[in-house]
Amino acid sequence: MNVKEQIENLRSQVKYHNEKYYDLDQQEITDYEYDQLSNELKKLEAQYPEINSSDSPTKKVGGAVKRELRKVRHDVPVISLQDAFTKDEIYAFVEKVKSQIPNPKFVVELKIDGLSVLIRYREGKLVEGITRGNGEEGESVYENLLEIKSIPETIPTALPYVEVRGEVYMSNEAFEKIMQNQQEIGGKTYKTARNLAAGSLRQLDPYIVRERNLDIFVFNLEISEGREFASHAESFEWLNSLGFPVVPDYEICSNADEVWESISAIGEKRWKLPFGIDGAVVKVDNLDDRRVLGSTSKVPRWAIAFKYPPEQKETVVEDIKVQVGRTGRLAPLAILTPVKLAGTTVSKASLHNQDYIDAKDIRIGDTVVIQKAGDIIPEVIRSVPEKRPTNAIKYMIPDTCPICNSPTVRDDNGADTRCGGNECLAQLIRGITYFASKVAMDIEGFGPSSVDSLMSEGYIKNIADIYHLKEYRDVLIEKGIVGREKSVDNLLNAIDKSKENDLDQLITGFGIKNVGKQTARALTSNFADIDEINNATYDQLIMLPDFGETVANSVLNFFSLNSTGALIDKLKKAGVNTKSKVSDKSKDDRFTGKTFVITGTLPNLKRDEAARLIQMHGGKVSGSVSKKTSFVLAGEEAGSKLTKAEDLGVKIIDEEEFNKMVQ
Ligand SMILES: NC(=O)c1ccc[n+]([C@@H]2O[C@H](COP(=O)([O-])OP(=O)(O)OC[C@H]3O[C@@H](n4cnc5c(N)ncnc54)[C@H](O)[C@@H]3O)[C@@H](O)[C@H]2O)c1
Ligand SMILES: [Zn+2]
Repeated sequence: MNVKEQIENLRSQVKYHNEKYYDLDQQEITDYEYDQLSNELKKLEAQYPEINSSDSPTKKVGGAVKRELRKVRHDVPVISLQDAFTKDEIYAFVEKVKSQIPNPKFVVELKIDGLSVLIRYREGKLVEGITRGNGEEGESVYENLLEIKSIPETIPTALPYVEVRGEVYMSNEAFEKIMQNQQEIGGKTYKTARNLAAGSLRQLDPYIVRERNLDIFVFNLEISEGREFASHAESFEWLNSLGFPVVPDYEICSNADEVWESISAIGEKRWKLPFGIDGAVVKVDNLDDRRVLGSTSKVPRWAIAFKYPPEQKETVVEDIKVQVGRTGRLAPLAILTPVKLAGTTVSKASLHNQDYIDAKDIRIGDTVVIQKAGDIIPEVIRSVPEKRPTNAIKYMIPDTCPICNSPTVRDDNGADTRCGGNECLAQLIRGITYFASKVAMDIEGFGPSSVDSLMSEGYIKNIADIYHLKEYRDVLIEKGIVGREKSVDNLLNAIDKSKENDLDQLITGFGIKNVGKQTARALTSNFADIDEINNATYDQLIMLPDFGETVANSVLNFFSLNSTGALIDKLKKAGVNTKSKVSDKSKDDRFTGKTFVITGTLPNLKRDEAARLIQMHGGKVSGSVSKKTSFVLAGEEAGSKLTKAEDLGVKIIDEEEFNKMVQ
């Protein structure tokens, strides 16, 4: 590869990972690996300035702006920070500042690993909140910020306009809780708290934000109209007095040694903090000094971010086990000699699939280097072949299912291996246990062991059979399969009670691929009953909060199966509720046969609230305007849909008129 190709290759890699990180909140590589790529690129670009770099990702900040959220221009471009990875670079930074500023003071702060937001206050009232976006233009996350308890909605100040910048993050505890829950319900999982925090903040549904316990640390006063501050530290005190949670434990230093000491101390306590940091930030304290130093187009010259190397440890792969998941996926898991890593003891790491194991040449008995991806989830970085014992064993995912012995098959489009048996007992047991679990139908006393024995005795083969168990009451008591009379009756009562559950519990219980509780709720708040969901089109599904192409197709797939139709019939016959209680508060069908298109930002109602109201009254919500559209409910910045409605002569209403219609 020549240099030009090398540079182009790096650029496309960095672009790829930027998109994963900033736009999709699903990073694939660690920040450390990313930084290495991006630094290699920066170095080459500096070395070969003749290779045009105007389109390089190194010249840009952040990501794209999501289409669904309202765009807002920043008051001043929101820039990033220069990076340092070594002590020398920190000393060089301090020296450079000193060469221009006599006796500078520095503030060393935690670099919170979250998502940058700018928050605007007019006359002391919170009026807008914006993500960094591409630096020029961000996305409004105002409604979502209102759901973060520690952000004051009013501040006691007479200043007409105040803008602060902070980092929205999720605590380790909240992250772990949510991930555990997501895993149980088969929902989307995230590698790091940062990814989840970013994903949550950019949700269209503030209800989700409320549930996710986001928090914020404010780290800069951007604008304070009518009041000047001498130093950063002084502005922090003021922000504190207004009720903002300011980045904790910042230190003021006067020379490079003190700065380095402070950075090292943060490095020491890093893993004991209840939230993630991805470095330390050194900033010049005096605000006049900052003005003297100025900024480049991408970073200020008065600040630098120190990035800690990820902690890595060596350990031994004692064994590799494979688990069969609810969807039949065979997941290889490395059993490791326990080691303490980045704050927790690690004894297992997912090996994902056969390709991963082969690419890293990981064998049973190998010494491996592990680290935490984005500092949370342990992963095997590489094996250490020099330390490989002669009896190390190459691992192959079995070609028959360890549970049902059916041949395993490789997914057509990916690296995963699945059990090919459609009656895999393991899958069925998991599926039914999941159906009965708390997140789904919440049938008390129906754990894996009862499910297991009832299945092996042939009393249940699928979900619907659960509701016929009572026909076998006496036999069950006699055989003692689920315990004595009392346990049997308790279980049968619990099963009976579950018939009244709301529809989202039932949908969750189906264990549809990519459909967790959240998604099930989105379905049941937008459709009146299971038949409506069954008949929903791709266009209707893709409109729902949290729905992407994958999820929409999963739902369509599931409901297109003949077995699903049969299952639903059986459940209905057994008296299981298949109507949505959320949307059944509906009361009337005044919008039956009417199709609405919602566009732009409504003054009060949120889009999905409006959608819910329409559906509650029997109407349909569609994503695009056509002659069949009955009403276009338009708010501010309505754009092309409004124009199209005007062209087609479709009736356009505003929120006020809409409110009258639903009163
Ligand atoms: N893993 C990946 O695939 C991937 C991809 C893209 C970016 N990244 C990560 O993102 C970094 C680049 O992101 P960036 O452009 O946001 O810059 P940055 O993370 O290097 O620094 C700027 C950001 O730090 C945040 N910050 C937190 N606490 C702060 C404090 N006390 N003071 C000032 N700022 C504070 C602010 O949000 C600010 O926007 C990379 O170095 C990499 O680690 C990772
Ligand atoms: Zn199987």
